This record gives sequence, C-alpha cells and structure tokens, in this order.
Amino acid sequence: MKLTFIGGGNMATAMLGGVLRQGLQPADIAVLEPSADKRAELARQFGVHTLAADDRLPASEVVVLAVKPQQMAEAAAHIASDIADALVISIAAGVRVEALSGWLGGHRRIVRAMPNTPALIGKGISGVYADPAVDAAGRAVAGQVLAAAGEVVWLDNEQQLDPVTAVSGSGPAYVFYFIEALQAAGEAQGFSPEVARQLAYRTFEGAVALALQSEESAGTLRERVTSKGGTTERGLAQLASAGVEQAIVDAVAAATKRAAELGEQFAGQR
Ligand SMILES: NC(=O)C1=CN([C@@H]2O[C@H](COP(=O)(O)OP(=O)(O)OC[C@H]3O[C@@H](n4cnc5c(N)ncnc54)[C@H](O)[C@@H]3O)[C@@H](O)[C@H]2O)C=CC1
Ligand SMILES: O=C(O)[C@@H]1CCC=N1
Repeated sequence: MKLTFIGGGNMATAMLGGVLRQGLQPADIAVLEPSADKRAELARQFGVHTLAADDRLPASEVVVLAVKPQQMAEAAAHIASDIADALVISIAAGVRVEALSGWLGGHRRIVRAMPNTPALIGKGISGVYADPAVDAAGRAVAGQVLAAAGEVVWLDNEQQLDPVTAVSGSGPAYVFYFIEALQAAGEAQGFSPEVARQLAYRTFEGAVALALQSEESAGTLRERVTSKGGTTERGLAQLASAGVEQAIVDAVAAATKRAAELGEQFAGQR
C-alpha cells in the first residue's frame, strides 16, 4: 500500500509509528511537510520519503490529511489534482466531509477519523466515519490504516465525531493533566520530583491495567479502595466538593462544542 501523509506534525508522527510497526515499509510512505527541520527529523526517525510544500504528490492509494483545520483548505487544494481515486482519510477536528470534498474538487472517497496520540505506541483509539460513497474495500483499507494506531470504533453518522474528538481525541490531555496534578501533589507533600513521578505514573498504569482486566465497573473498583472512615474517603470528598466530576462533564461538553464550531467555520468555504 502506498500511503502519503499531508502534514508531518504530532499526529502524523504518532500514526507513522503505528503503520511502520504493523509492517508497512518506509519506502511506501511519503510525508508532505513544509518545515525543512521536520522533514529532516521524519526522514531520520522513520526513513520515510519526504516532500516539500510545492512538490507534487506521488501516486498513492491512501492519503492522510494531518494538518490543522485552519491549514486544510490550502493543503487539500494543493493535492486535489494529484489524488486520482485515492482514499482520503482526514484526521482534522471538526472539518466536515462536505468542506473536504469541495476543496478536493468533488472527490468523495473520504473517510474522517479521530485518532489520539497513544497511536504512537499502538495504544490509540479512533472514531471513524466513512462517506456513503466509500465502498466496502475503501472502508477495509481505512480500518487497516487506523488499526495500526490502536482500536477502531466505526460511527454511523458524522456528528458523532465531535463528541469522540472531545472524549478520546482530546482525552489523553485530560489524563496527562491529572497525572501532572497527582505528581505535583506528591511534590507538595515533600517527595522529590523523581519519587513523586514514580508514585503518580505507576498508580495510573496499575489502575488502568486493573480496570481493563477486571469484570467490575470502575465505580466498584473505586469503592474497593475506599475504606469506611479512611483516607480515600476524605480525599474523594474533597474532589466531590470541588466539583471535579462536573468539571470533567463540562470539559467534554466544551470540547464537543468547539469541534462543532470548527465544522461550522469551514462549512461551505471554497
Ligand atoms: N494532536 C492530537 O492529539 C490530535 C490531533 N488531531 C488532528 O490532527 C491534525 C494535526 O494536528 P497536530 O499533528 O497536532 O498538528 P501539528 O501542527 O503538529 O501538525 C500539522 C503539520 O502540518 C504542517 N502543515 C501546515 N500547512 C501545511 C500544508 N499546507 N500542507 C502540508 N502540511 C502543512 C505543519 O508544518 C505541521 O507540521 C489537526 O487537524 C488535529 O485536529 C486529531 C487527533 C488527535
Ligand atoms: O486539540 C485539538 O483540536 C486536537 C483534536 C483532538 C486533539 N487535538
């Protein structure tokens, strides 16, 4: 499979890690990236072929659009005459199939996906939506590319991509935020940064591994940690009185709204 990424930033780098680990050859992958420094780094790190902003696209079966929403119109217009019948996978937040199709000269073999950065180590999760014009073979190819990043959840309508973006696309940032806070809290109690880091990181790793393996809900596992009259009860009461659960609900609602705003912003643009 010949695969070309448009944009070689954070997310393309994360996905490259996944597809190479799955056995795709670096010689079959090209990345179009305007920054010379990033091109050099991509070639060094992955051995893939790199293209500068003005270069024409090589013949590709799959083209992954991995630029920011605000960069998409220009990036798509640049490749519109080179994509032939390639399957185009956009990973941009918000930007809808209609807008992409317009910038790509009416192309309809378009899949939208929302992966996340753990793709780099094959532990991502992607929500995926295919335009009805994409046939079963196209969906299978998209599934194969995204499976390299981790688990795949197919969506049957495009709107669902907005809350997927808010929950799992942005989600690693919420988790890192919590890890940072737990580490800082350990340091505030007098531990060195190294020890506080070890305590916080291993706690996350262990709790998530336990939750994934367990038949019990996260709520039941939480109750098992919480002894009556003990320390966890006191700590959780503090989280509840600070409204942390509602803050998480509000964060996801705000991120969903932002994804929808991005969709509106680029709808109907030519
Ligand atoms: N970072 C994340 O966790 C996730 C990001 N996304 C989506 O992935 C897309 C890319 O995000 P990041 O990788 O974080 O951004 P980034 O800024 O790291 O990467 C974008 C890259 O595109 C390049 N670029 C700019 N204009 C270009 C053009 N006209 N043609 C080709 N390349 C161009 C930039 O030089 C940059 O290296 C965004 O649309 C975002 O919504 C999706 C899931 C997760
Ligand atoms: O923050 C963003 O807009 C992108 C989409 C999901 C994660 N990063």
